[in-house]
Amino acid sequence: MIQIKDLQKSFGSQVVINSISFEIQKGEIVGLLGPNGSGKTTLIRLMNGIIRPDGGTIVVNGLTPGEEGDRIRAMSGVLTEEAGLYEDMTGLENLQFFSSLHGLDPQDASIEDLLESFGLTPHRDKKVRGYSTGMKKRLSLARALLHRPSLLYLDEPTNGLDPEGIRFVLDSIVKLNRREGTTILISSHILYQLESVCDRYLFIENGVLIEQGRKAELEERHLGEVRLRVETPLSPRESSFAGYPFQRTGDRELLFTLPDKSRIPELLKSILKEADLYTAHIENRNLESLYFTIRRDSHEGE
Ligand SMILES: Nc1ncnc2c1ncn2[C@@H]1O[C@H](COP(=O)(O)OP(=O)(O)OP(=O)(O)O)[C@@H](O)[C@H]1O
Repeated sequence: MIQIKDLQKSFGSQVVINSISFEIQKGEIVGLLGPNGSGKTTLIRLMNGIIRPDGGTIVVNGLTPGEEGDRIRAMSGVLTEEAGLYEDMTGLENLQFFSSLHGLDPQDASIEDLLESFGLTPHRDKKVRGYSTGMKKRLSLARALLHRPSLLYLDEPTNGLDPEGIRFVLDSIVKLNRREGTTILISSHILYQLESVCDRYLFIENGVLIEQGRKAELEERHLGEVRLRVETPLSPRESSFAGYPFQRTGDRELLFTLPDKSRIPELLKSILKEADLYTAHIENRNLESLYFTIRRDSHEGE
């Protein structure tokens, strides 16, 4: 769906995208991760043909954004951090207006369906000015989907939402992907949220793609040591048990450090021989730990 090769973009003397190459397959949900100012928004703007690259190639569904930006934007939806809605119009009027900008019939029943699926039917005739952050975000998402895009760019889609709103937006994203096969690129700082949604991740820093892959592949490459938190009344006298060092982190809680995951069964069996065992949880195998490890690894040798 997307092929990017040796992409280059500078603003003045500042190199913002530095020789980036990657591909995204049709129907994938990909997380774009990187600190503030790393170039995520610029990358999305390049892919959507809003700005032109200085070098390299971008092909989106067989089209070149620099030359065929209109055709690319006709098949892609964008949710930016700024809601991009008209505050003095109602929710319904906003969707009707943007629908006509896409050359669609503003009276089409699909607008009512979108309002319904984003829980906005009861608010359709209220001015957007009076909407909560969550309602605005849902309306923006509905707006991005008006023309049934096959490619969706979501910039911080859950920013400012409460837990219920976050769940709703993430569920809607996954449902859309399953139902329509929409290819989705999500940039976010809230890493644990992406974990339940994305198939694959791109890590970008200072305009450089420092790593990419599925979570299991990234774990394989970057997470050696495993920290295992175990809930057990076991109370070893030494500072290690079964040959593995641990710290006591609570009344019935030990935090073991193991060289890799393959040692877990052996450790748990040893614990069970001497005491009960209620829970065992790997601490550092989440996206956030991976993110920091990958960034640290990329700085090594600099
Ligand atoms: N139109 C522009 N003119 C000049 N500099 C720009 C322009 N757009 C972006 N930049 C600069 O390029 C760098 C990357 O910005 P970009 O918005 O792509 O980062 P980002 O990863 O999306 O950041 P954030 O997570 O804060 O949204 C920043 O230093 C920014 O100041």
